[in-house]
Amino acid sequence: MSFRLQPTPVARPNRCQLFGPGSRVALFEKMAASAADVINLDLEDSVAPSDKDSARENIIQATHDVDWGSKTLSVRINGLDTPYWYRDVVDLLERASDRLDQIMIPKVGCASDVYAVDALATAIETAKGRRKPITFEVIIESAAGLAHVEEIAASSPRLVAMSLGAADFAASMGMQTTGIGGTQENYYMQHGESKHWSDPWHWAQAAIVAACRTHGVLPVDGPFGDFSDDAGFRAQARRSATLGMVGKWAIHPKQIALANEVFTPSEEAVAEARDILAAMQQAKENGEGATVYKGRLVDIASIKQAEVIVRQYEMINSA
Ligand SMILES: CC(C)(COP(=O)(O)OP(=O)(O)OC[C@H]1O[C@@H](n2cnc3c(N)ncnc32)[C@H](O)[C@@H]1OP(=O)(O)O)[C@@H](O)C(=O)NCCC(=O)NCCSC(=O)C[C@H](O)C(=O)O
Ligand SMILES: [Mg+2]
Repeated sequence: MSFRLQPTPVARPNRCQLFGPGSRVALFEKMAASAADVINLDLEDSVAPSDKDSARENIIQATHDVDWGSKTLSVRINGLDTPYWYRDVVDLLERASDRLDQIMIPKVGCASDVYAVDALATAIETAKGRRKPITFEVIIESAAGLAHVEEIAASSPRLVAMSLGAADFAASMGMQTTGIGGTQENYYMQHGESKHWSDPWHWAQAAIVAACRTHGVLPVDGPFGDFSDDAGFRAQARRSATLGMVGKWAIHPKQIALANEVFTPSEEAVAEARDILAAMQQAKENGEGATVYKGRLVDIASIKQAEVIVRQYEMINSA
C-alpha cells in the first residue's frame, strides 16, 4: 500500500439507480415506491427542450410532495454546453426541499466542469443558508471525460459517485454502434471457424473504477438500453460487479430487481468470504501469513478481498 491510503467511499446502497424523465410526473410515485436505492429524476436527455422549464418545476415540487423514503434522491441537470444548466442549479438549490441529496452532472469533460458547478452550488447554499450540502455525481460519457477521468474523480469533495454513460460515450468516441451498452456484434476475435465476443466497454469501466477507487468515489455502470434483454443486462452487470463497480442504472423498472440481485453479494459468496476470514484467523494464531483454503492459496491479501464482500453485504443489509 502506498503511504497515501485509499479513501473509503460513502457507505450507502447504490445497487440500482432508477431514471425517469422530469416531464413524466406520473412516474414519480412509482419510482419512489420502487426497490431502487437511488432515484435519478432527469432534466437532460430524456426531456425535450420545450419541456425543460416545466420538468424543472415538476421536480422541485416533487422534492416537497413525494415521500422518497430512505432513497438517495438525485437530479440530473443539463450539460455545461447548454443554456439550461445554470437555471437547473439555481432553481434546484434555491427552491427544492432539503430532501434533495444530489445533483448529477452529465458529460463532464474535465475537473473545471465540476469546479464551475461547485462554485455556483456553494454560493447558493451560502446565500440561502441551506443546511445540507448537496453532493455530486458525474457521468463519464465523452472521449475528454475518459481522458481526464482521474482529475475528475479528484475534482470536488462533493463528488460521491461516477457513472459510465455508454450511449454518449459511444457517440463521442465515434464507435460504430447504436446500442446502449452490452454485447456489440462486430467486436469479436476470430479463431479458426469460431467467433469470440469481447467487451468494448471494459477499458472505460476499468479506468473509471481505478480513478474512483483512488479518490474514494463510487463507480457505477450506466444504462443498458434493451430492457427486453434480461440475460444481456445480467451479463453486463456481472462484468461490472466483477470489475469493482457497485451498481448500475435502470432505465425501466424491469431492470431494478436484476441490478439489486447482481450487486448484492450472494449468501454463498458471503459464507465463503467469512470462511476465508476464519481460515486466516486460524493461520494468524498459528503464526502463518498464508494457508490453504479448499486447495487454494489464501494470504493476507485474501483478508482484504473477503472483507470487500462482507462489508458490502453488511452495509446493504444495515441500510
Ligand atoms: C423506456 C420508457 C420510455 C418506457 O416507458 P413505458 O412505455 O411507459 O414503459 P412500460 O409501458 O413498459 O411501463 C410499465 C410500467 O412501468 C412504469 N414505468 C415505466 N418507466 C418507469 C420508470 N422509469 N420508473 C418507474 N416506473 C416506470 C409504467 O408507468 C408502467 O406502469 P403501470 O402502468 O402502472 O404498469 C420509460 O421507462 C422511461 O422513460 N425510462 C427512463 C428514460 C430515461 O430517463 N432516460 C435517461 C437515462 S439513459 C441516458 O440518458 C443515456 C446516458 O446518458 C448515456 O449517454 O448512456
Ligand atoms: Mg448521456
